[in-house]
Amino acid sequence: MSFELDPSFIVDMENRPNVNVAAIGREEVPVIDLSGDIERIVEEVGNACKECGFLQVINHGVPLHLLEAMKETSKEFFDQPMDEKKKAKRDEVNPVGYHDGEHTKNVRDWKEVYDFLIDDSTLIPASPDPDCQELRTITNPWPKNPSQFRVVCQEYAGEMEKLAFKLMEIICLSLGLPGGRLKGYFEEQTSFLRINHYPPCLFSDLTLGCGRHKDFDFLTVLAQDDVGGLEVKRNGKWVHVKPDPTALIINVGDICQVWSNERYKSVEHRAVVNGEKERYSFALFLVPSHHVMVKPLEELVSEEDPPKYLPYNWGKFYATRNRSDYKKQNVDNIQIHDFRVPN
Ligand SMILES: O=C(O)CCC(=O)C(=O)O
Ligand SMILES: [Fe+2]
Repeated sequence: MSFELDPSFIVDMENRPNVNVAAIGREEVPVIDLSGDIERIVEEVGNACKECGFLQVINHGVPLHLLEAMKETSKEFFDQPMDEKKKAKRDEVNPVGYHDGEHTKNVRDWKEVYDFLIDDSTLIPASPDPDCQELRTITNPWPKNPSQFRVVCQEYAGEMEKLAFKLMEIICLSLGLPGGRLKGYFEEQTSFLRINHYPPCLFSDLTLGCGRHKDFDFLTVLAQDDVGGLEVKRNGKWVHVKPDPTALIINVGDICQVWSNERYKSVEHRAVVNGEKERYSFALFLVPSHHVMVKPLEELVSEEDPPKYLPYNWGKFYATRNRSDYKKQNVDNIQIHDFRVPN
């Protein structure tokens, strides 16, 4: 066994996990009860999106036994030999499936993932080239083992999707829009679910399971197991989100930031690894149809508050991102900042 760390995993000094990060619970990332009076819920969700970009929801309607089943089947999948996992692997053509070489900000993450699309076959642009009109269909490379993997994943994803759309409605209401304002953009959604597996790491002070980043979606619904590791940037500090088995974590993504013309902003977060324990988390990324041009919503711009972003094509953005996830590159990945109108 080797006790050396591949240098591609080493995070630069200023971004290393700080062992003294404050463990915080309910006070810092607001917890919102999704049962009860809708006006209260809308107000609380709106405030949390505005002030924190992150929130936790309880009484969310996703049966807890499904979460347990997801953990079990995921563990069975990732515990298999690499050869077996690679049979369901992502490649240059197919951006979903098993993958263990992800880089965030050009540093390799200490994790392996399995990504699957919510809609089993999904249309995306064939190339990131803006002049190419060609589309292609991507499908999930489901592994044969464990045998119940696909069924469990799809049942779980179905529940998560329902919750994500419900939250989208609440967010619309909180912005003074009709609840269904955005639904049409998701008719051919490219949403996907990511199973994150973070093995224990002897060098947990030098590496990150998932480097600091903002999510590029509209919103994310994240479930984490009881190990803990998620950290959210608040007022310039990294704060630890204490695992709560009854809560799901929601965060605003970049597309929500653009649509809302920055009324709500996506917030940086990361995952630290544990020296002894492996950790699982499950993230649903809610993203629109490939052809949607993302830009500040007309209702939310005015002469005093002009659009802060130029329109961008979601599918092309996604295709560009996927291309650059593969290897360490010396350039920054495409980001919404590239479309920001200067102040
Ligand atoms: O595992 C976590 O807690 C965070 C994962 C995450 O941020 C992501 O997959 O985008
Ligand atoms: Fe994330």
